[in-house]
Amino acid sequence: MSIKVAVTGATGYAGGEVLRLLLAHPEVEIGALTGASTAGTRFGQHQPHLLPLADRIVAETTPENLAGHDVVFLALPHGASGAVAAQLPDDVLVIDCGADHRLESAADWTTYYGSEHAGTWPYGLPELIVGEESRQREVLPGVRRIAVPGCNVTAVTLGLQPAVAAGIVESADLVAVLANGFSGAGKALKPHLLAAEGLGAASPYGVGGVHRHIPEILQNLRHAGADEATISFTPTLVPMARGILATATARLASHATSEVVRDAYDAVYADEPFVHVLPEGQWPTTAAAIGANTALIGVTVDDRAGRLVTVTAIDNLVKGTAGGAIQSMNLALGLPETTGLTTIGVAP
Ligand SMILES: NC(=O)C1=CN([C@@H]2O[C@H](COP(=O)(O)OP(=O)(O)OC[C@H]3O[C@@H](n4cnc5c(N)ncnc54)[C@H](OP(=O)(O)O)[C@@H]3O)[C@@H](O)[C@H]2O)C=CC1
Ligand SMILES: CC(=O)N[C@@H](CCC(=O)OP(=O)(O)O)C(=O)O
Repeated sequence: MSIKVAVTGATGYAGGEVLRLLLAHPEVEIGALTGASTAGTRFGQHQPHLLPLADRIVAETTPENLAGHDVVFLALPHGASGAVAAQLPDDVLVIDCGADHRLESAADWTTYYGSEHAGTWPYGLPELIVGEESRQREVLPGVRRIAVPGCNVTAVTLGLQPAVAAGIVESADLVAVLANGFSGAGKALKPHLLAAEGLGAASPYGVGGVHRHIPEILQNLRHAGADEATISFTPTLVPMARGILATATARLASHATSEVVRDAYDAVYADEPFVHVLPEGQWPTTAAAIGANTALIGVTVDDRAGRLVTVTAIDNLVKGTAGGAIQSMNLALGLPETTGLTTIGVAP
């Protein structure tokens, strides 16, 4: 099989990572690479690590340039995907790495993004619990539109959903604090991402219930079985290029011993190819997840505080974006879910 794939936003971080992984995918032929301000320039100037594509020319993001492909990845800024997707035929698989089509509630979209909602697409988190015995992967075969989750959302959802689904935590009392690498903010120049500002600092952002990933996390946890979930969510920019370390805690229900907790996590993730629950007392690091399509999860019970503690490490650009996107692409196209994806990281 040869699947012809176009990547929009190919000069950005998410688009570049989609391409890095697609270059190792045995069923894929890489077609158009499109951008905006860089259109007409040599691709190797922008993504020098993607050597096999270095002599390509970046095309403009137009329906004509995206025609003739089986799959189109959208790795565009928020708000740009809806208009591009609307110009693509229904039978093309369109995979949006951005936020435009993730939320089911138009009201949530307007509250957190402040613009008009582009619509809701099938959600690209195969491991998401969507009912007692079901996972989101069962929804994806044959779909032609996929909304890839936010990277922080992937980490927090995977860390909390087994406990929420098993009813062993109070989902109205969830707290998540994250350490986030710089690449999560994209390539475009922003003053707080200057080396002089960020290299020696850990800087919180989106504090106080305003971060746009909050409604998406709550949407997922509702699918996993939470009645009334609320979460206090605080990301922190730290000086690393890639990676997210998400520490999520929740008040334990009275019957939840550490054995009950561990059984719940093992039951949900034992057969997952890309989610790995570490043994008791072992904790993940971002370094162990970098380059791999894995979520590494540590879990324990803090008896004194009466709280479940989970720590999840992912590479924001792999399991948090491009790897998750390709995992969902495989499912949509009827390929083995793990095709072209690795669980082998690049630490240190
Ligand atoms: N970085 C990350 O860890 C993650 C990113 N995402 C999502 O992926 C998307 C892309 O993010 P990221 O790669 O970080 O951003 P970047 O700023 O690194 O890249 C943006 C890309 O979009 C292109 N672009 C900008 N405006 C337009 C437009 N109007 N039409 C067509 N192309 C345009 C740029 O082209 P040019 O260079 O030619 O101007 C560039 O290729 C965002 O929606 C982001 O939220 C999702 C999860 C994680
Ligand atoms: C460091 C940093 O700024 N990270 C971003 C990650 C956003 C992201 O990648 O997700 P979206 O696709 O929803 O934009 C943030 O926390 O907002």
